[in-house]
Amino acid sequence: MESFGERLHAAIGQRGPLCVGIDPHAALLARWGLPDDVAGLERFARTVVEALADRVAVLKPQSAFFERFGSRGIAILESTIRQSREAGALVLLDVKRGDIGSTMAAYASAYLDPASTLRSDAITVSPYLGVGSLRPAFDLAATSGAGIFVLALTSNPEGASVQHAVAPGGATVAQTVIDEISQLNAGASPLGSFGLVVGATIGRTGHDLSKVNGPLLAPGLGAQGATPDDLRAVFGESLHNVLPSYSREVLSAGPGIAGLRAAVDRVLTDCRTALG
Ligand SMILES: O=c1ccn([C@@H]2O[C@H](COP(=O)(O)O)[C@@H](O)[C@H]2O)c(=O)[nH]1
Repeated sequence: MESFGERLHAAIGQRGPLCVGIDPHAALLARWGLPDDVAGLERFARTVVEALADRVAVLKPQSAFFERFGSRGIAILESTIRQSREAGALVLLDVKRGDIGSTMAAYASAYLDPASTLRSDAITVSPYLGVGSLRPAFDLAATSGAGIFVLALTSNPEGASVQHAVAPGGATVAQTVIDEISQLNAGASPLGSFGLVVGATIGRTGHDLSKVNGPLLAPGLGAQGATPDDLRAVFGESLHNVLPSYSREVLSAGPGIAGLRAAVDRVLTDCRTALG
């Protein structure tokens, strides 16, 4: 079985270093001329999948925008995940789960078990119950060929108050997370399956990402104000492992298929240039 790191490395090689979020904001539904209801949600998600799933390396549905429509929204999330994967995109479900280990095992089963209807290639998780509490997700990911992206240095301005705080050993909370995830990827080739989320907005913080040996998801580009030119300051020598992520910047180019594809071509070109 191929690991997620191997599959992601191959997908980026074939399709380029880009993740596009599927974030059906109410404002985007309105902009696309769609109703803010389940039918609008379904049309929005179907359009993004039709336009992009055969060409971008990673699609990242934001679970919150599906959950807000209850069980019918979850049903659309299920079909969005399935259709995206069938069209060849890797699906990173942005669901930011994190809990005590025994509960984390249930979350891992919900999103990573090959038999689950929500089975994704990877998920985002929150480490603030301790990285060790995420162990059931790491274990299931390892045995099922899935990936995990752990929040480390998030793109929102509020994140630093927690993530830059100094932990008992003298390192920041974020550096502690970075170091624990680096250990999980030790020896993996060409890329580990355990990634980090590091916002493109955060600037030069002094955190050491050099030993991660896994994917570095960079949200915050476009709508949150960061540009590909900001990536070098944030990631330094680890630029080669960066997976830039855009949601609203690309989605606002819809609802036309051609417009969405043109937006992807534009940001991908910018990202390739910035990543070198
Ligand atoms: O640090 C983080 C972690 C996750 N996100 C998520 O990414 C997208 C960003 O959307 P844009 O429209 O490109 O701003 C969204 O789903 C966030 O929940 C993040 O922004 N920052």
